[in-house]
Amino acid sequence: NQCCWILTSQNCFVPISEIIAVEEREFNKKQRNIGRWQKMAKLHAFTVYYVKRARNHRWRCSDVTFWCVDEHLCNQWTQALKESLEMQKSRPKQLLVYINPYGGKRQGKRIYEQKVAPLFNLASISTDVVITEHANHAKDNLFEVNIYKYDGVVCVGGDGMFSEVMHGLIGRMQKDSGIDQNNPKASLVQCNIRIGIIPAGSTDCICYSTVGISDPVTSALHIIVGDCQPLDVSSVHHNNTFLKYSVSLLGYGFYGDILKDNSEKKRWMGPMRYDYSGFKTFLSHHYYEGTIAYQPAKRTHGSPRDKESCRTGCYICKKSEKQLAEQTKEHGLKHEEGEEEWKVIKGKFLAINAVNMSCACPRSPKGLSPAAHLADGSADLILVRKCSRFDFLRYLVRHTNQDDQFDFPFVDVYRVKCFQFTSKLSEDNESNVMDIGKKRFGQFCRDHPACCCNIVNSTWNCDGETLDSSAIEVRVHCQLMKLFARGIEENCKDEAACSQSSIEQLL
Ligand SMILES: CCCCCCCCCCCCC/C=C/[C@@H](O)[C@H](CO)NC(=O)CCCCCCCCCCCCCCC
Ligand SMILES: Nc1ncnc2c1ncn2[C@@H]1O[C@H](COP(=O)(O)OP(=O)(O)OP(=O)(O)O)[C@@H](O)[C@H]1O
Ligand SMILES: [Ca+2]
Repeated sequence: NQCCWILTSQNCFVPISEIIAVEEREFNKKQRNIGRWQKMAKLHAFTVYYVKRARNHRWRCSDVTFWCVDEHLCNQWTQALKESLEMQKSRPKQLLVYINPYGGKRQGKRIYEQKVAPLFNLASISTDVVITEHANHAKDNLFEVNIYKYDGVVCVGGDGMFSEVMHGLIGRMQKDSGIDQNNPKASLVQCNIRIGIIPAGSTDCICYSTVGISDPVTSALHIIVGDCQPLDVSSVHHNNTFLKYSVSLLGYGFYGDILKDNSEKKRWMGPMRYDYSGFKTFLSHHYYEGTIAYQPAKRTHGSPRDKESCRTGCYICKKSEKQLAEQTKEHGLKHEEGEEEWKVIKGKFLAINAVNMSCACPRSPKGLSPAAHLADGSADLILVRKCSRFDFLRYLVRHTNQDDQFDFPFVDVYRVKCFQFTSKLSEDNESNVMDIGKKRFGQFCRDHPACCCNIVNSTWNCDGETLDSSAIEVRVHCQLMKLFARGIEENCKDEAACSQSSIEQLL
């Protein structure tokens, strides 16, 4: 159980929950005795493989071998440790793995085979592996297979691949429970089959924001020890039609335009294509007019301007978990319609970003909203109003340093539980004031980027994919799904003490 520890060496303790595997070993050693070589009695030994913390939230597999002459004692230890591992009920035994061979730098298959599969073997995890052959292969497959025989689903790829697996799993759960995803007010059924992310993509924002690093070995170890991190998921609808789910970024304007420019034709550029499109989009400096209506998240404890970030065991997310359990007990699956007021904001925006988590990634280690929570049932809505190119650059640069990116008069941030957006163009269309001259002017301005006025719509970037509609309705579903992760750990002070590689120790 969690309270058992083994002492490895020099003040380094390993909790049972962080042991990866225990293996028997045999030694036939010769020992020097009174000047002569003598054959010694057979030595018995066992090796404990365990999690060792390295720099920047990295985890590595380390090992320590214990040996002695007493076979019975050695067996007792091995048995006791194996029994303790068996008692770790949250550990997966059988996993379904999807590998996208074309994600990121096209290294998914190699990463899985060389870095992850050997660790899963060591931990006696059995796997069914599917190498995807086309987009949506994993998603469609999750509607066909017997998902209930697995303890988790692993995706090897980027945020796009994760999104596919998430849509497959959440969609399958709703289908099996008879819930209509097209109803924006439906209370969705939680998905208890955890997803593990082996990062091999371009941005890997979900992995980075939930583990603290994009590193395949670290993620594999979090899967092996059976970590569990609940995650908020937003549903996106248009006119009572389900469009998509989002866990990281829903972005209109800047991030939508980056994606629009970022066609499949540029995939050969790998992750660099985002920087190229980002630079071009920055120069085009388009702003968009529209109306946002949102309901503030009053039940969540915390604000987007907090100095503290969401970390392992976050008490704000724990409170939300309790509230959710109480709510489910009182109302069952029935959606409890809040009476809270709607706030309405009209304006001209360079970017509208709604994030369910910080969206930290290697490009921006603190993310788009550094104090956003993984599982508090709310999203941070960031509105960047029309401003000069220079001011927008200052805003972007603050994503990469310690300065507060919300401390600008043209940036507002709200913690919300739902919101709606309508662009000025669709408002005009709806009220039938279609002016052909205006439309032509829109086209004209797009062709002349120096005139930043943009009467055409932007598109929504939903976790890296474009949405077909600009008018959307978004609702956050508290802790709808779970990951094999534990949130970002506070930095371990004893990293140096724990950094010894392999230790041989006498019982
Ligand atoms: C001067 C440097 C400023 C750097 C500012 C960096 C801010 C980066 C913030 C990244 C936030 C990522 C949010 C994650 C979104 C994912 O769901 C999604 C799917 O993977 N990724 C993208 O849409 C991919 C989004 C990729 C975004 C790349 C943005 C690059 C911006 C470059 C601007 C250059 C201006 C230079 C002017 C001289
Ligand atoms: N075999 C395949 N062939 C082509 N596309 C695939 C295949 N398998 C998965 N995909 C699609 O590739 C997209 C991108 O995958 P992934 O997220 O792994 O990589 P990425 O480089 O991070 O991409 P992006 O930055 O575009 O999200 C996913 O949306 C997924 O649907
Ligand atoms: Ca959240």
